[in-house]
Amino acid sequence: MVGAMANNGRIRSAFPVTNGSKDLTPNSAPASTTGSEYGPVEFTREDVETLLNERIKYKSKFNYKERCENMMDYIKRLRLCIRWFQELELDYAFEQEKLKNALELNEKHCVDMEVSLKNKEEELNMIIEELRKNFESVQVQLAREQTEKLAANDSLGKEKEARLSVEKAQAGLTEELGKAQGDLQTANQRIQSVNDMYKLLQEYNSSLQLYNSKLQGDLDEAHETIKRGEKERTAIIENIGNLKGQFSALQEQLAASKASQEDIMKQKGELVNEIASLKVELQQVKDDRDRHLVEVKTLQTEATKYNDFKDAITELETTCSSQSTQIRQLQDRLVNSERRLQVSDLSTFEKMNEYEDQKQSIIDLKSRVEEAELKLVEGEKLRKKLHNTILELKGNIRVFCRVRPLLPGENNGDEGKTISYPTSLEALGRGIDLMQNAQKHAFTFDKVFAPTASQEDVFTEISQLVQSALDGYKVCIFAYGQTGSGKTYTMMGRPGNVEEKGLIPRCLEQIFETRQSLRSQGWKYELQVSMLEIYNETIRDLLSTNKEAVRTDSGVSPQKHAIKHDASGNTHVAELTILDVKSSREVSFLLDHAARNRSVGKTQMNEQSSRSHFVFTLRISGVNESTEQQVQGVLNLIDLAGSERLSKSGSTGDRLKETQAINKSLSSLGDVIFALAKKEDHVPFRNSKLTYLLQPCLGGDAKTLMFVNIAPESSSTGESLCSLRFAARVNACEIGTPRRQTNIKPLENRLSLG
Ligand SMILES: Nc1ncnc2c1ncn2[C@@H]1O[C@H](COP(=O)(O)OP(=O)(O)OP(=O)(O)O)[C@@H](O)[C@H]1O
Repeated sequence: MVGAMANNGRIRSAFPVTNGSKDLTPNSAPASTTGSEYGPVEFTREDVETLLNERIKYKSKFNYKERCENMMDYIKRLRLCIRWFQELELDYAFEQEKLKNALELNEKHCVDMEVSLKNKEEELNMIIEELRKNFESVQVQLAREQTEKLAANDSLGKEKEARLSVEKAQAGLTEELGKAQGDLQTANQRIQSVNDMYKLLQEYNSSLQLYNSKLQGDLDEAHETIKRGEKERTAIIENIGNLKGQFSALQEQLAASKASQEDIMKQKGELVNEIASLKVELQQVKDDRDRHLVEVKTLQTEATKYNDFKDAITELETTCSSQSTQIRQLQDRLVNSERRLQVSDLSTFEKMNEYEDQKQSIIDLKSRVEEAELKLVEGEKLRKKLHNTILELKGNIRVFCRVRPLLPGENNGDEGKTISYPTSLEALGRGIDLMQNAQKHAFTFDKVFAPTASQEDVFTEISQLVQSALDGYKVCIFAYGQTGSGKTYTMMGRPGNVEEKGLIPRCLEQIFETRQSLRSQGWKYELQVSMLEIYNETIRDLLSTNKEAVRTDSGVSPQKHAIKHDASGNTHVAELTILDVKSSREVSFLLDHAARNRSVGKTQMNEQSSRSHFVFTLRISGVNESTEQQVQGVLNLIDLAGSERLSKSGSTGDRLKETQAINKSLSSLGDVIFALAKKEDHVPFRNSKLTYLLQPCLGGDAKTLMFVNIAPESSSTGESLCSLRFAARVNACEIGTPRRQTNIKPLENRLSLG
């Protein structure tokens, strides 16, 4: 039956042991905290079955109250049981979820483990494979060593056998040698006895020969005696009988002597033969002896060889044992190196990965750098194009400021830095600040060149303008500034120093180079040069060969070099020398010539001060043979005279006159520019030779650039401020839009000043 729980912390179990047949309890079923008026309850299977099978008893069928109460009680218990079931189900579901999670975790863990085990297995397999290979190679090496050892043992056995046989052979040979030596001794003895006998026989022979010769003597004597006897025969005929007997006896004696002589000769022959055979025998014995000696020698050599073999065998044995030790050491080392290999393999693998990563990142970086560079180049191109477009639209005169470095002997005194360059983004490379009386004057130009800027740097910035002249524009570049501020240096450069050559020679080099490269596109250019100076409001032809006419003021009528502009904006200077030029070398020569003819003088501010405005004009006439297009460009490069005030120049007399003329023309230049800027009806071009000459350039058809040159020393601050103010006003001017001068038909008079 249903019973209240005695202990709330007890773990509740559905259908506990009471279930009888099966235990359906989950191991960790949570404790039930379900409570009712009956308190926390738990049911057994029997409880539930009993509850379900319970028949509500009532005393009276019609006592509805009691029936109702019993029913209510029954329903309550049923509800309790249902809630208990629901809770149990929830517990089971929670438990199931937990188990599921644990299972998933375990499965994941198992998969991870499996992967890592697989990796480990692969690694181990690789290691095993490598070890196997190493083991095989070691085994092969071992087998080789063993084969070598066996071969060495074999050869050792063979050597031993050979040694034994050699020893035997040596013993036999020693025996034979003994015998041969005995034979040799007997043979020597025999030789000795034969030699003795030979000597005896020789002696005998010689005695026989003596005897023979004696007999011959006797015979001769007998013949003598016979002769004498013959002679005496007649005398002794009577004694013949006696003598005949004597004679026959002597005859017999003679025959016997002859016979004995023949015997002796025979004996001698036999002895000679015997000696010869003995000699042969002796020779044989000698040969035998030599042979034996040779054999003995070979045996001795073999014995030495055998001794060598013995050494070699001992050496081989030593090598074998050392090789065995080496094999053992090698095996140990192999094991060690395998271990080290494993470690280094691991680190190599890591390093390789790292290296690959780094390589990849380098490649990425490189491509990014390349991209950035490309973008930079494109950006720069775009910037320049936009810059040109803006300038063309605005039609302004461009102004570049250049500050020269302090010259040797110059110093800025105690006043400190008078010139500085702002570093803000918008003014960087374009701004210049001048301090005067503790007051800062800030200026901004199209470009500001600090003293460190080289001639090359300056030229790079204007090279596009030079290209414009080739494209058919009128280009005018002039340098403005006080005496000694670097105008001539900027335009002409330092004579004799290639590195420091100025804008004029550099422009010409570029033009000649471009002319050459444009030839392939069908362009042919003709270039003409003129150089003049305006000194005291008089034009002087610097290329004239008449030196007197150039140098003196007198004799030059104002009409001589009259300036005229035609309707197309071209300027003509009467009687001006205009020369065709074919190379930049020719132009340098002409520049030198012109420089020598220029009017220079000493002022307080410059040893070699230009007292005139120098105007270099290059007329460019181009024809394209394939398109029949024609261009006429003009490049005017002008080195103005110093702009200093009279008080500062310290001029008197002629110098004063010069300075006044210079100042007049420069202020006329200012007047013209400002009139143009204000768009006044009347622009006073005719107020000075300089402005009148440059009218087409200033009037708006040309691309005009002004350099304002500044001296950095503090004593020049006043002049610098004047120059910068003038330049700033020029920079603010709008004088029109440059026009390109092109034509399809040939022009009659293409060449003009501008
Ligand atoms: N950027 C520079 N670097 C080195 N030296 C320079 C530079 N600018 C000028 N100088 C030197 O300064 C001196 C004066 O320069 P320069 O003669 O060019 O002045 P200038 O303005 O033409 O004077 P003037 O108007 O009197 O003719 C010269 O000795 C020149 O070599």
